[in-house]
Amino acid sequence: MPAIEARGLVKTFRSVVRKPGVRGGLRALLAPEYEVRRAVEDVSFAVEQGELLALLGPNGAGKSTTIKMLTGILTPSAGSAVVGGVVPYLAREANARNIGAVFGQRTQLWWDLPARESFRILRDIYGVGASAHAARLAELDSLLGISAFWNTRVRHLSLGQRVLCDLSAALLHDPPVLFLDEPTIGMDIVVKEKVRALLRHEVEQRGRTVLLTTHDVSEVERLAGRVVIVNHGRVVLDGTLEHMRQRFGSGWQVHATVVGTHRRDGAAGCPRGLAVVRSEGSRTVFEPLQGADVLSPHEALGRIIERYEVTDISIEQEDLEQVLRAAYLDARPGVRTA
Ligand SMILES: Nc1ncnc2c1ncn2[C@@H]1O[C@H](COP(=O)(O)OP(=O)(O)OP(=O)(O)O)[C@@H](O)[C@H]1O
Repeated sequence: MPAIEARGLVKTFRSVVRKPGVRGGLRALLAPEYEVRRAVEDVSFAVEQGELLALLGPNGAGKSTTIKMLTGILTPSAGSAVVGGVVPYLAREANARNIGAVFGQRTQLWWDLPARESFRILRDIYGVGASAHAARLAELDSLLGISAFWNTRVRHLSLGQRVLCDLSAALLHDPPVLFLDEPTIGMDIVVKEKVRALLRHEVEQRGRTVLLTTHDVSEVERLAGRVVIVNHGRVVLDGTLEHMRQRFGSGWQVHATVVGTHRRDGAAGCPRGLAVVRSEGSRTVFEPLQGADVLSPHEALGRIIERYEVTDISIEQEDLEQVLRAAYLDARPGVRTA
């Protein structure tokens, strides 16, 4: 059985439409008009035990709403979810023991207490033995360096420090499944790397299952074996990064350092069959135009060298950021399991 399973999840929100002004306010109270928004239209996927899956999608795609249904915070309007063998929104207590969750934008720690106090309270809530708790805390400290600020009141922690404490708190009761909604928000690159090392450790050494949402492309590149992309509340891709590149990418690019704007043949525009993706100073990135006659990398190199005076040229894999942008702009929903 998969550790996480979402089957045809749907979530609609009904909210009162509020028109401006006092009359609008009164009307909303006396004769409210409702607006129904489908945040999640149809989301199905499964995550195996010991797998890390990145749930990706543009702003407003329905990722957080999906995670909220999988963590039991929201009840689906239709469809169902099973996490660690239980239905999260029905068996809340069993679910709480099974999962850890971090919502980067919010904290589960007590605002006016030092983080370490929150850890003690959570230890008592979950009934974790004192020595197991101390060992787990020591391990988290060795990976995240949290002892440097765990005696500071949570309200005085920086955003990055606070999320590190939240991450530790989510792992203290040793849950088999971890949900992370934008966990590296506000973290610098050194701290982000610590979090990635922790997640690799949790998945590879502890067999924990991790479902992660992020807008950080390097995180996806370094961590995720598999991704699910949602757009307009539907799954548009379920597969590996390679599948994502095949589906939404153009494959390869040529990175060239062009001397001046000098063109050897005096012709205007890009060499035939190529388009300029971006140009920063003398560095220009080309990609093949899609169509009947797609150039081979070798032909592309030849045409660029023929046209421009170049000091450096290489074939590179397309930026993942660009592939993701293409995926997010893709307006044709429908399940495509790669
Ligand atoms: N409680 C709510 N009431 C009404 N609409 C909501 C509610 N929660 C979310 N929505 C709407 O549902 C849609 C999906 O929101 P959600 O937060 O799931 O997106 P997301 O993919 O997590 O986006 P982001 O990357 O910006 O965090 C959005 O249009 C949002 O405005």
